[in-house]
Amino acid sequence: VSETESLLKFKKSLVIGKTNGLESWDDKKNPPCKWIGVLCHRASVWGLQLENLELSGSVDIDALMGLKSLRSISFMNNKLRGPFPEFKKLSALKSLYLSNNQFDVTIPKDAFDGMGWLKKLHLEHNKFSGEIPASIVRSPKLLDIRLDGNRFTGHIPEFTHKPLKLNLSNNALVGPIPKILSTMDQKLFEGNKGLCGKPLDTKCYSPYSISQEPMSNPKKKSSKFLYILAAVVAALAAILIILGVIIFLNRRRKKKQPLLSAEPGPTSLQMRSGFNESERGQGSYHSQNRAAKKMIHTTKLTFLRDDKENFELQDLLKASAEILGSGCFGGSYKTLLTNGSMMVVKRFKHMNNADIEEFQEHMKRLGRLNHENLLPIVAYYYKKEEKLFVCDFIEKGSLAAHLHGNISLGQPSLDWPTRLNIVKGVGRGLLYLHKNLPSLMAPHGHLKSSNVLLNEKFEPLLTDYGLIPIINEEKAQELMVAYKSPEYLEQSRVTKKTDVWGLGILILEILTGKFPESFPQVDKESEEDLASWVRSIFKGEWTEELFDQEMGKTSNCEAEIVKLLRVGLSCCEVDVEKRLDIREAVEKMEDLMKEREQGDEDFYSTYASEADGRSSRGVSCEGINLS
Ligand SMILES: Nc1ncnc2c1ncn2[C@@H]1O[C@H](COP(=O)(O)OP(=O)(O)OP(=O)(O)O)[C@@H](O)[C@H]1O
Repeated sequence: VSETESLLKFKKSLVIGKTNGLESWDDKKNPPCKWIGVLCHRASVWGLQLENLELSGSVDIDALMGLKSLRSISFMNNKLRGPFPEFKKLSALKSLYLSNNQFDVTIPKDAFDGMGWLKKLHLEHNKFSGEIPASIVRSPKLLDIRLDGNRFTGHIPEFTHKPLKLNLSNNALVGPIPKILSTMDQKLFEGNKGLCGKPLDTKCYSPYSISQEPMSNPKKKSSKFLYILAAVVAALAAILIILGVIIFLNRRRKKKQPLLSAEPGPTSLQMRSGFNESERGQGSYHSQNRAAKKMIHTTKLTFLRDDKENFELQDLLKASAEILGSGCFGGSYKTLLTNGSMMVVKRFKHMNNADIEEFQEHMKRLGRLNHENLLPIVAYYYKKEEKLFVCDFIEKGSLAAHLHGNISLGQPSLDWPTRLNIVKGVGRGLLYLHKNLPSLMAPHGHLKSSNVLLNEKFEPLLTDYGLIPIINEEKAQELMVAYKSPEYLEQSRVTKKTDVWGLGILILEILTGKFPESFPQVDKESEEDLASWVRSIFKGEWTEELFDQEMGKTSNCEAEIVKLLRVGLSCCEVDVEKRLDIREAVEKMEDLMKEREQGDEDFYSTYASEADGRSSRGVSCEGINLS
């Protein structure tokens, strides 16, 4: 179906109040890029700006799905009503403006699920009712949300990230304002009688909302008080009874079970990993139990951070677990603790290069590191044959999964600005490691895309850093990334710049979408690595075949992408003397980032709704970078 056909089908579903409002939408007179309200870039429709046309009828989303480059929709100031259109089918949409219409429905909870690129959502001045859909707070990139002047009820959902712009004023919301929003302007919450807590001056008196009606009748007041008191006493009694039953059952069960066995649940970490903190292979049940009792005093988790709630090794072993993957040194498991925290436990075999004191000293050093691009180690457990590292579970998983895994799942891949931001963050994390672990030859030593995790804002977090001194030398040389560098392969040496080479390979991976470990390619005879493959194709200018198609449309960004590719290649210089050092590499990426940001401001200020939107003036490559 051509874009013209899709647009005409879409037009059919609309009732156009303003006479001749869409008269120009006629395929015989003009190509669609000349039609009113149709915004094109390179002859593809990327925006629809149909405002003030007295539109009613329905919005045919299926027809709009034929517009593959569509990123922005504005139907502001019309008369649209009826069920909320299934905009989530347009999963690449970046901005949606429905302000000043007549929608008077409840928006389904999952209305925005899967809209991973949505940045702006303006629904103000309609009559939307019901709760704010939870999928709004789940949208990772949504930074500009206007819901004011509607009839939304219930609590404000817990935002996973703080939006840059938010307006919830003049609705019927109740309850405390989530902490993450407490520093925003009061005005954005005004006109909701039931809201309380900062930034409003109304204090929250109960976990829910403050009383909305003043209680003038003292009799009514005291009976209400008695009622609450009775409810509290009844609740306390029920809790005590339940606790009693739990303690009783626990005691009975403990009598039947050896002290350190895990919960019988088939998915506990202990069952899944086969990990056992006491040596219980031999001996009678009683001697095992004695040994176990003794171990419980000595086998504690060592916590490296004060900001985390402590828990016991037992809690970890008993928690239900799911394997995340098996790396070079052992598996990593995701576990859910009873306090609700989702943790990752990574097993390390081959970690006996240091004796226990040196090991503990090194762990303390790693525990003192604190940077926004490093995933902190929360705790560790020391046992001669293997160690456990515990850290937070990072929801979005690894960069490797996003680059090489999401395509098969049909999920949108990372776009160019996100990729640039990730490599910049990785560089910053590395620079910090180099400053704070100056005695290590390769302060990271194991940089690869599965060791870069992405938080909810797609900011990178480095893991598995600073391990070389404690990994058995032979295994380190066999398995760790630093030992795959040209200087190690050719001269058996690792230097500070070895991490820069790792960064370079990561940059090339993120730009080409090629997995470094699939080099040298089996079907080719050459011994080339990813860097030499890129060099063999790159002729100093934009070369389509070199770059990851999953990055989506990159029009207008070619120059930036080529610049980053050059930085990547300079980091991969085989001659260590000519290779950039980490500071230079980070500076070059920061410069690139600054150039982008300057270009980006225009996009926001000249976007469809504010400008005529007909030209691509001010449209940074970020605005049109998806396919
Ligand atoms: N804290 C975490 N949160 C979410 N995913 C994680 C976390 N730690 C590790 N992973 C993911 O679990 C998988 C297994 O990780 P693991 O570190 O065991 O192996 P690896 O990174 O593939 O190899 P290596 O052992 O060489 O580091 C990887 O995909 C990794 O990205």
